[in-house]
Amino acid sequence: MRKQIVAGNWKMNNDLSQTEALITSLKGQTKTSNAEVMVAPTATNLWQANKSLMGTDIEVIAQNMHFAESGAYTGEISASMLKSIGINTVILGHSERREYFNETDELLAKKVDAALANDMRVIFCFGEELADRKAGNEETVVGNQIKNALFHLEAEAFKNIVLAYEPVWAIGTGETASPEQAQDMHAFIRKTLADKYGDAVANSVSVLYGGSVKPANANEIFSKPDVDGGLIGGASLNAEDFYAIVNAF
Ligand SMILES: O=C(CO)COP(=O)(O)O
Repeated sequence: MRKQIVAGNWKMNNDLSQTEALITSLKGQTKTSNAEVMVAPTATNLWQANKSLMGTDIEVIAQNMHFAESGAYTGEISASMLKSIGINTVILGHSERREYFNETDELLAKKVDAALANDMRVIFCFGEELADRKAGNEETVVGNQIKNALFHLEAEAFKNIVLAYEPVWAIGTGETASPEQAQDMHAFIRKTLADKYGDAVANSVSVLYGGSVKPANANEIFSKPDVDGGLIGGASLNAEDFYAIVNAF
């Protein structure tokens, strides 16, 4: 049975007091599904958020990290630094990192290696742009993003990998992939994994969908057989909306 996961990516939103206010609202929510719940505050608030959510079933995760252990990388944060404050999961490869910070598949492969070497779990994001889909190239693009960043790994490593398909054209746009489009791509992702690592690995990896998931559409998307949860942006900034999505399984 694959894990169902709903993770809130708060992106560059919420200062410390806003983060604390959102956490207080989250603690007032009730979970009625079996989904694992995670939230990813901005780096400056990870330590406090982790303390504030200690003893709850909400895991605090990071939005990004550097591949090096330490050194002359001004402004960056390493896996061991995250681990040292109790952060055990990191989002890597988000399309905003790829677009605005020029993160390539090659760089992301190094980040994935560093996270896994530090016993961290990775939520690895990828997805096609609108032009790719219009040209009918979405599977090629997604297949290559997965292969280039992950296919050097041993099968064993996939115990600590969660995949997140986020079509770029659906992020923050209000436009969602239809449940059928999401299912088709998730099935393709699982086949891509199966071709390389076999069915057991392919069937054990959780594949999340991200891109304008809201309370109104979450249930239909999550009901698809190959969709194991969601990576939620905008709607995760409101505790009621986020838990309506968490409980949409
Ligand atoms: O990028 C996302 C999550 O990582 C999705 O963002 P939205 O839910 O705001 O479209």
